[in-house]
Amino acid sequence: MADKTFKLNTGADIPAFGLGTWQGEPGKVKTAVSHALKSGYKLIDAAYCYGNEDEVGAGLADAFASGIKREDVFVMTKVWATYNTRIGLGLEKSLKALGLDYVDLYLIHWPLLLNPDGNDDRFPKKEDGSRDVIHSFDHREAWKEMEKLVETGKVKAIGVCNYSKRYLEELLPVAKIVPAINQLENHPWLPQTEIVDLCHEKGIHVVAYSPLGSTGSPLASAEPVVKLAEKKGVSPYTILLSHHVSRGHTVLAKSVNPDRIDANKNLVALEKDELKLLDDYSADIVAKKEWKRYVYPPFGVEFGFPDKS
Ligand SMILES: NC(=O)C1=CN([C@@H]2O[C@H](COP(=O)(O)OP(=O)(O)OC[C@H]3O[C@@H](n4cnc5c(N)ncnc54)[C@H](OP(=O)(O)O)[C@@H]3O)[C@@H](O)[C@H]2O)C=CC1
Ligand SMILES: O=C[C@H](O)[C@@H](O)[C@@H](O)[C@H](O)C(=O)O
Repeated sequence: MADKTFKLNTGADIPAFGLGTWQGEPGKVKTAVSHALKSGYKLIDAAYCYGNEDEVGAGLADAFASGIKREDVFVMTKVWATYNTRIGLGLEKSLKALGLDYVDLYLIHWPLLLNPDGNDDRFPKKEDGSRDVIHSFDHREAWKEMEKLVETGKVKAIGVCNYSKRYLEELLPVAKIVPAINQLENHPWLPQTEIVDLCHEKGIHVVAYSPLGSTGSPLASAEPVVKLAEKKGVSPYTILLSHHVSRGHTVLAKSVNPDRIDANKNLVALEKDELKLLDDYSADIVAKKEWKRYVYPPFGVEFGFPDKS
């Protein structure tokens, strides 16, 4: 299962499973990336905003030095919101830090603009302490800049993150290139069915982030996940990750712990009735509005997610 791939709308293959690097503790990310690649991972997810692309790059370099080929690794990274009017520059900075001359996928991290001339490179703030968001910015402008990058060969494909149904419906009529993926928070407590269904309809591959519930992996104690894990003789983490791949989605799991990195890649196939068990659980959570979204930065922007409106 760890070797499984899915087809993007560009015709390229994307691995079904990858390593996340957000909140990777400084000093541990290089080893995590290198260890993951040497133990069979094929996909690394990075971002300018994470402040550790240089460590990711060092891990990649270590893996390449051991004989792993660049073309056998799928690297995706993201332009941060302070660069959404300077996307070419954002890409150059990421490529330099990663030590690469191209990425397989380049993503808009969040569809908004943080003040590019503000008081910080990543998190500019206003005097009152709130994030320095330029509210007049139209996220479709960022996509136009993304489209221009494809012909440079420095990005093999482009996509988005954190696009709600409403934002995708604004983007698609003006897009010359349909995003290859939408990377979004996705797990049994936040199924986001309305976005997932639209992505399926439009040929946009879904990449699930925070599949374990992010920091501390709280979802591993969810009742149906635990039950299914017992039934199949695997860990709840394996169920939470396998859930996405069995539905045809790519999943990203962050760990800097070598044993967990190894364990996380051992995915299992879930049968239809097993997927239904998790889907029914999610549907019940949504019906009761008991959803949990772990990643919702305090931008003060309405992104169009039903659980946040
Ligand atoms: N586009 C976007 O806006 C976003 C993208 N992402 C991407 O998705 C990736 C994954 O999401 P993330 O939010 O990091 O959270 P995850 O759901 O991957 O959970 C990570 C947490 O689970 C722990 N963990 C991992 N594996 C195990 C295991 N087998 N047993 C016990 N604990 C485990 C990790 O600790 P430890 O490291 O100590 O093992 C960490 O605390 C990110 O790293 C990032 O690359 C995430 C959020 C937003
Ligand atoms: O990718 C992970 C998340 O989106 C992360 O980049 C943001 O939550 C960021 O830390 C922020 O505070 O805005």
